[in-house]
Amino acid sequence: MTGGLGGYDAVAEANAQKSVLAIHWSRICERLKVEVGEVEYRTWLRQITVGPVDEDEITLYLPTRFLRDWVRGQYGDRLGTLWNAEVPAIRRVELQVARPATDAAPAGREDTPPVPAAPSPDRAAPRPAASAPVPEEPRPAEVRTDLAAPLDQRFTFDTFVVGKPNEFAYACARRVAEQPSSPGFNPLFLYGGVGLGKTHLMHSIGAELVREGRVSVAYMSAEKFMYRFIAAIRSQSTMEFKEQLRSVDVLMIDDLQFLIGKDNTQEEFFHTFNALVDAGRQIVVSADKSPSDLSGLEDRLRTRLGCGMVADIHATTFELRISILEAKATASGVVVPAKVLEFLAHKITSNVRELEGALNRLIAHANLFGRPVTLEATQDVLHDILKAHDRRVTIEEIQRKVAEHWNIRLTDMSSARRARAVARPRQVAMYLAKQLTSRSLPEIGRKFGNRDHTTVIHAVSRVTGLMAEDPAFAEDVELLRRMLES
Ligand SMILES: Nc1ncnc2c1ncn2[C@@H]1O[C@H](COP(=O)(O)OP(=O)(O)OP(=O)(O)O)[C@@H](O)[C@H]1O
Repeated sequence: MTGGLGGYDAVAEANAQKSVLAIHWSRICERLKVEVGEVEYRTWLRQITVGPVDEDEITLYLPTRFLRDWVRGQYGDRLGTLWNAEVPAIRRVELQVARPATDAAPAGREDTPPVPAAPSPDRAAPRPAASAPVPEEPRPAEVRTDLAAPLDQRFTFDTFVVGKPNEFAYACARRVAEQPSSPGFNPLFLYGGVGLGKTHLMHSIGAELVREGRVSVAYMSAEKFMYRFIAAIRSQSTMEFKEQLRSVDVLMIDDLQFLIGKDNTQEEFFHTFNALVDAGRQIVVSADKSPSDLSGLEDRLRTRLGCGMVADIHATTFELRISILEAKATASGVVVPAKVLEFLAHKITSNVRELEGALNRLIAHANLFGRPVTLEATQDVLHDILKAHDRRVTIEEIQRKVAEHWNIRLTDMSSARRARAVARPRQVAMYLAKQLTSRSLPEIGRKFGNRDHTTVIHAVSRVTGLMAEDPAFAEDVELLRRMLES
C-alpha cells in the first residue's frame, strides 16, 4: 500500500482497495450466511466491518471486545480460510475492536467534544463517513460522566466481602466485568434488600471495565435517568440524550424500582434497553425486588429484564457480617476487639450500611479521643443505634419460621400430634421461644396448645442435648435463631 505519487493517489488507491475488499467481503458474507444460518450470522457476524490490508493481513473490526473475542474464538479460522480463498495474498485475519462510525457519538464529557468540527455543544457531533471504522486506540476507556454519576472509588471487587448470601451475585458481576455481553448474562439483574451491596457491585463492574480499558460505561440511578430524560424533553434534546445512552458499551441503572408508575420514562428505558442489547452492549440493572415481583413495571419490560441473569443478594448471615466488620476495621487501622465485632454483628442485622455506619462511628470516636474500643465504650457510643435494633421476637414468629423450616403445618405447633417429625420442630420452637423472648415458661407452654411448663423445660433440655450431639441439627437451630434475630 505505497502511495509515492502524492496524497491524492494514496487516497484514490485506498478507496479503490476499499471497494475491492467490499466486493470480496460481500461474497464471504453470503457464504457465511449459508454456512452458519441467518440467525447466527445476524447475531455475531453482521457487525463486522472491513479494515485495511497490510501485507498478508486483513483487519476486521467489531464494535465490542466481547464480540471480537467471541468471533475470534468461534469463527477466526473460518474467516481466515474464506479470505484466503477470495484473495490468496491474504493469509491472516486480525480482529480488532472499533466502533463503526455510524454509532460514533460524543465519547467524552460534554465540555470536551471528541470531534473537533462539532458545530455547537447542543447539537450531536457530526459523524465520519459510514464505511470508516474508528480504531479502538484513540477511544480510551471511560466513565460517561456526561451521562452518569462518577463511580465511587471505594466500591471495588477488592473491597466487597463475599459470603454465602452474595456469592452468586458477586460471581455474576465478576463475569460481566470480565466478559461484558456474555450470552445468558445480558441483562444482569441484581436485586436484594436495602444496603446489601447492589450499588457496590455495580460500581465494581464499572471500575473493573474502565481499568481494563476499551469500553465506555454509563452508571446512573433510575431517578437520575428520569430527571435526565425530563430535562432532555424540556430542552428539546431527546435525540441527543438517546444517542448518548445508546452509544455506551455498558449501561448500568441502579434502583430501577424508582420507575414504577413513571410510564413515559419506562417506555424510554425500554427502547434504550432494546437498542443496546440488540447492538450487543451490556445492561446491568439493580432493584429491590426480582423482575417478576416488580409489579408496576410494564409487563414487556419485566419480561426483558428477566431474560438474562437474575441474581439475588440475600440478607446477611452472622458470618458475613463478621467478615465485613473485620475487613472494614482492618482497613481503618483501629484495633476493634473480636467480641465488639461479634456484638455488633449480633445486634445490627438489618443491612450492611447500618453496620458500617455503627463501626465508622466507633472508629471515629476512638480516633478522636485516642481511647481503645471496648464493649462498654461501644454500648455507650452506639446506644441510640443499639436501642433502635433491640428487636422483640414474638412466639408466633418463631412458630411460623420453625414450621416453614421443617415444612410442617403451623397448627401442629399447638396440636396433640406426637410423631417425631412434628414433635421435634415443636420442641425447637419452644427452645427458641425461651432463648429469644422474655416470656415465662407457663406463658410459652400456653402458646403451644396449652401445654404445661414442665413440657417446655423438657423441650429446652432435649434440644440442648441434641445440639451437643448432632452438629447438623445444631446448625439448623442456630440458623433459625439468626433468621429470627435479623
Ligand atoms: N459484601 C460487602 N462487602 C463490603 N461492603 C459492603 C458489602 N455489602 C454492602 N457493603 C457496603 O454497605 C454499604 C451499602 O451498600 P450498597 O449501597 O451497595 O447497597 P444497596 O444494596 O445498593 O442499597 P440500596 O438498596 O439502598 O440502594 C456500602 O458502603 C457498601 O460498600
